[in-house]
Amino acid sequence: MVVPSPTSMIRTKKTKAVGIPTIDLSMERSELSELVVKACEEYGFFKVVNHGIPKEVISRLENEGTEFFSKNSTEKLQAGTSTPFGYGCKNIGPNGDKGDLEYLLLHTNPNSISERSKTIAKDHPIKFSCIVTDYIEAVKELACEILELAAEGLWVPDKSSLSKVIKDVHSDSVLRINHYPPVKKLSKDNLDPSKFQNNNNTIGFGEHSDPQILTILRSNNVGGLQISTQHGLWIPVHPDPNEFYVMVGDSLQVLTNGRFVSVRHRVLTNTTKPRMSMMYFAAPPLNWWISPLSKMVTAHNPSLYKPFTWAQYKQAAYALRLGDSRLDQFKLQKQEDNTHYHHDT
Ligand SMILES: C=C1C[C@]23C[C@@]1(O)CC[C@H]2[C@@]12CC[C@H](O)[C@@](C)(C(=O)O1)[C@H]2[C@@H]3C(=O)O
Ligand SMILES: O=C(O)CCC(=O)C(=O)O
Ligand SMILES: [Fe+2]
Repeated sequence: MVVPSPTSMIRTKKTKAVGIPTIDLSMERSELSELVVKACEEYGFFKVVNHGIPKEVISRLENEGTEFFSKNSTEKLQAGTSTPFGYGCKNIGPNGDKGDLEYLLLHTNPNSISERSKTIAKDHPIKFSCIVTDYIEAVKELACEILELAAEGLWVPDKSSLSKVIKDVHSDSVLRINHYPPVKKLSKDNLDPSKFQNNNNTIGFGEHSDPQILTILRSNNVGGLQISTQHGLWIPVHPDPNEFYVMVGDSLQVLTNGRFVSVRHRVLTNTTKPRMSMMYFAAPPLNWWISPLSKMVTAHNPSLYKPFTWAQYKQAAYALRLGDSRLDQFKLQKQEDNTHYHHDT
């Protein structure tokens, strides 16, 4: 059932209640698929409960994150600076975006994980590699389940048409662990108001949408994440360490021909407690073409986007700033004959 979570329920000026949907994965399948579609259309964001991922799989990765981020900067830099994979601090991407955070960015390819583990967790690389791989396998399965429900809810004939993309061995999915140390309020020693949001919080991670298909996010019990509604209202997301949040990425917006919306989101820092979040960004292989599924394209509903490969989209993303609308350059003009731009599924 989709229910607005009470903690995130807020009211707009016209007193209309808006709340983030919560989807209980133990519910009956046909109902579930409708709810997934509704949440992806309305918010591009929802919470899942009863996901079946064992607590230990989550807590082991959280412990590794805590251990890593508690090291001194010299030790952390030995993990390899982010290019884009490795350890990063304050800098996000290659074009000057800054945030009050540090992070580890890992490709999900098993060989890449085991190589990186040697520098990230020098004294226990095999254990670290197993913990990361177990977490990735678990969240990948959750992402596949959600994509299959979405395909069913959209009446796409092949219900694995979305999930098979991220199951591919060459999938370009990535895992990110973000750590936001607490940032003190404006004071005599800290007088740069441009860094602050409402004089209280700094920007941990600036406004953006995720370029991939789907993001599975989990955080500790420190808030800060906010999502933007389609009406431009920022909604705070209540942290829940036992559950996961799902975000529609730009690629899924294209695959559904704009029926699902990629959610814009940002993170504000906390003034007293550190936030740690883990994101699995489910992506296709680099050479995979992204264009609307054929079911989503009709004469009355022609394709809105030019086809592109995931490699081309990534290249476009990395050429832009974090907050830029990357999909704009792939939009088709209304008068272009675009009914035949779709996948044969
Ligand atoms: C500024 C940037 C960082 C980013 C690549 C980009 O050029 C634009 C998209 C950013 C983003 C957002 C979601 C993920 O955190 C991320 C890993 C991704 O795939 O796209 C980051 C990129 C990054 O930090 O390298
Ligand atoms: O840290 C978070 O909660 C969200 C971070 C995020 O949006 C990202 O890494 O793309
Ligand atoms: Fe994001």
